[in-house]
Amino acid sequence: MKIVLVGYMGSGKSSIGKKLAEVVKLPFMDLDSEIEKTEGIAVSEIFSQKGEIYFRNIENKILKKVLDQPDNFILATGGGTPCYGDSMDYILKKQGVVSIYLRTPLKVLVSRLMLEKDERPLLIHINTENELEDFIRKHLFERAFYYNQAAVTIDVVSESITETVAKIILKLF
Ligand SMILES: Nc1ncnc2c1ncn2[C@@H]1O[C@H](COP(=O)(O)OP(=O)(O)O)[C@@H](O)[C@H]1O
Ligand SMILES: O=C(O)C1=C[C@@H](OP(=O)(O)O)[C@@H](O)[C@H](O)C1
Ligand SMILES: [Mg+2]
Repeated sequence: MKIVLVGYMGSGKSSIGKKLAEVVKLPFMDLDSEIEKTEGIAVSEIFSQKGEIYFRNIENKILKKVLDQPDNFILATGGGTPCYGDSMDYILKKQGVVSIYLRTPLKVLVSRLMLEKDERPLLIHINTENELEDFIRKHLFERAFYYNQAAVTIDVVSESITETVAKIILKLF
C-alpha cells in the first residue's frame, strides 16, 4: 500500500507520516525533503530565490516521480501539493495509492503555526496571531476543495501524534 498524506500546513503530515511509517514498517518520504535533495537548497530558499511558481512546478514533477516508483511507502506532501496543476488527480488515479486528509481545526493550526511560522515561506509576512488566523481561514477555505477529494479523512483534533497514528491504522488495516 502507498499512503499519501494531505492537509494544511501544521496538520502534522510530516510528524504523523514519520511515526506511521515506523509503526507499519514502510519507508517514509517527505515531499519537501525530496525537493530539497533534488534542488540542493531549502524550500524557503527555493521560494525566495526562484519564486513560488518554480516551486509548484518542481513539486508536481517530484510528486509524480515518487508516486511512479513501484515500492510501497508513506508520503507526507506539502500543504499546497494537491492544490496545483494535476497533482490531486494524479494522486487519486494512481493504482495502489490511498490518500488521507488530516483534517485539523483552525484553532489547532493557528496555535501550531504561530510557533513554526518562520519555517514556512507562505507565512513570513504574518506578524500577529489574529493575522495568522485570518490568513489560514481564507486559505483553508480555498484549499479544502482539494483536500476533501482524498479517499479517507482523519479528524486530527488535538490528540497526540501516537493517537492519530492509531486512528489511521484502525481505519486502514
Ligand atoms: N497531535 C499532533 N499531531 C501532529 N503534530 C503535532 C501534534 N501536536 C503537536 N504537533 C506539532 O505540530 C507540528 C506539525 O507540523 P508538521 O508535522 O511539520 O506538519 P505539516 O507537515 O503538516 O506541516 C509539529 O511541530 C508537531 O510536533
Ligand atoms: O502549504 C504550502 O503551500 C506549503 C507547505 C509546506 O509544507 P508543510 O505543509 O509540510 O508545512 C511547504 O511545502 C511549502 O512551505 C509550501
Ligand atoms: Mg511537512
